[in-house]
Amino acid sequence: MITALKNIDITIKDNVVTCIMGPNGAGKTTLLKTIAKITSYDGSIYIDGKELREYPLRTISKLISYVSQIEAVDILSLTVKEALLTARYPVSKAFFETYEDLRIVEEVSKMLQINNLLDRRLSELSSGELQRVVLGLGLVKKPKYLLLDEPDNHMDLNYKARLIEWIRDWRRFSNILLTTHDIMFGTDVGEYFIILDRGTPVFIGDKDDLLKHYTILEKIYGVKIAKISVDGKTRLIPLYEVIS
Ligand SMILES: Nc1ncnc2c1ncn2[C@@H]1O[C@H](COP(=O)(O)OP(=O)(O)OP(=O)(O)O)[C@@H](O)[C@H]1O
Repeated sequence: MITALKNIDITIKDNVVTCIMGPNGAGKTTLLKTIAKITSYDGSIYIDGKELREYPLRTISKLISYVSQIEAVDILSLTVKEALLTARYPVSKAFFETYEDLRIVEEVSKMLQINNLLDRRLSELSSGELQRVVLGLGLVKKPKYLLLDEPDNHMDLNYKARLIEWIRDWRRFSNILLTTHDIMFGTDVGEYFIILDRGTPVFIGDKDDLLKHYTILEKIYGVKIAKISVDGKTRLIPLYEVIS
């Protein structure tokens, strides 16, 4: 058995966007998959006061959405509308789709600007379009916990900026945990941070604290990072210069 994570003791705060960052192979995806009960684990994970192992998968699929583009591959032949309705199954009140299911699919697809793509097959979409659909698959359940694995993948600049606004809005109904490789995006949207390096947290704390200790990021990525102030807001910008 491979141990992808070790010495992790984390409490995720309610109604706060938690951002997990760290180099390739650091364990970000493993952490999200473990919380979503996809990956087995030693130790304990408590969700709403109950150990994760005690929850039936059916309850977990109502409570948690794990969103990752890779997980969408097996449904590529469905249309966008079919895929979104299928993603509602765990929380739908009936065997056939209800008015409520259709209403939520419409609401989510309008917000993500995929309402013009509803009759297209997933296999025919551009990567950025598919990424917005994949976010929709997680959102239509309106889960209490929304786990977003690299939600900014394939997003152009405009959609990345929108995604930050959308995530802030989704916080109204979901507790959000996300991973990203973009430290500018991450430090903009995130409010609480878990920085992983080789399976172990090297930083856990809020934004102000991370901005103070941003050299931790330089150290784990081995790349120079600039800390600048724009319009009174502190930003971290990777300079893509390897620190030797
Ligand atoms: N199913 C698996 N079986 C064995 N090892 C795995 C499995 N999934 C991940 N790993 C290993 O666990 C470690 C953490 O992987 P993980 O996918 O969580 O990293 P990550 O931080 O999400 O990386 P990336 O930024 O590259 O997506 C890696 O060394 C990886 O090779």
